[in-house]
Amino acid sequence: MADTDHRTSDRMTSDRRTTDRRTTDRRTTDLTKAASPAPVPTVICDAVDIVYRVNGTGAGRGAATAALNRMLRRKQPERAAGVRTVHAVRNVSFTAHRGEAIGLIGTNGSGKSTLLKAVAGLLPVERGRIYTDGQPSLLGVNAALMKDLTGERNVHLGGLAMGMSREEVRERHQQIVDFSGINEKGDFLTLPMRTYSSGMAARLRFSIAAAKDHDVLLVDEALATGDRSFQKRSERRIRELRAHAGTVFLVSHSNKSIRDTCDRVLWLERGELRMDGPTDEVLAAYEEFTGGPDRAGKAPAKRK
Ligand SMILES: Nc1ncnc2c1ncn2[C@@H]1O[C@H](COP(=O)(O)OP(=O)(O)OP(=O)(O)O)[C@@H](O)[C@H]1O
Repeated sequence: MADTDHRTSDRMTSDRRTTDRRTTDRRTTDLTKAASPAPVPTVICDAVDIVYRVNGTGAGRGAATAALNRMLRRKQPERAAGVRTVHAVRNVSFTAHRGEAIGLIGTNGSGKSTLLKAVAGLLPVERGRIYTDGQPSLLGVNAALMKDLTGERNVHLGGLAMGMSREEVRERHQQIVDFSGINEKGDFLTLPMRTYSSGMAARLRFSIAAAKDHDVLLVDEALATGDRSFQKRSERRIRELRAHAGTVFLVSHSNKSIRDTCDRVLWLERGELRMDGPTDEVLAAYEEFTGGPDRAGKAPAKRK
């Protein structure tokens, strides 16, 4: 398993974002002044590279020996010190605008989740810059839920963690519960979350995050976990979030979810941005690349 230094990452990222946000604010203001209907940028990725460093890969050595080895060989190349690098994102540039819903697609391991985490400020970039206007919220991370607490308690704490006031959490409690559909099959809300299926837990996380309007909402595969009626509710909510001037990023392997929700798609392959354009165009090229539409959602034009 990978072992990255999160404290360093967070600090570096927060330093970076403090500087970057100022720059974005300036750019945003300039753009707004130039022409009123001009799209307002919310996320700018400028030639971004992201590299993971995995410690403890000294062949056949235990973790303690590998750590000692790293200390002793600090000046030697990373490889010799038992550190392997994974270059997950390469030279990716794009600008997202307010009101856009952008799908992120690509085959397994192509760098989608990594890019999303970096936009959320949870991973440092190796090269390039990421500028964000407003606070990006990565669904499932910001609303970190505790499995030993009841669903009810998690709605409360998750809401606070997402930046809602106590008042707002109280007001939206029922709405969150109804949206999640957790109680449709019995009184699950008063049970600890460890008794939930992974789909139920994902639904609750999405429902808490979606109860708030976000500047930039980053959704990683959440829609794939729910049943069809939950997916429909989620898609409707994503459209509403866009209407409230936010920007939504959606990582999904379901081309149907992407087609139903997004008007623009970024296609990553081996960490590189292979295509950026209107959903239909990019999905058509991607489906040709992967050998056809996915099982979850065939392209309407191709259905008999
Ligand atoms: N914490 C980590 N440490 C080291 N390497 C990692 C880490 N997380 C991801 N990677 C590597 O980075 C690359 C991109 O992974 P990422 O999870 O971003 O891909 P993805 O497109 O989201 O994949 P999937 O569709 O399977 O979820 C992969 O080669 C993966 O092995």
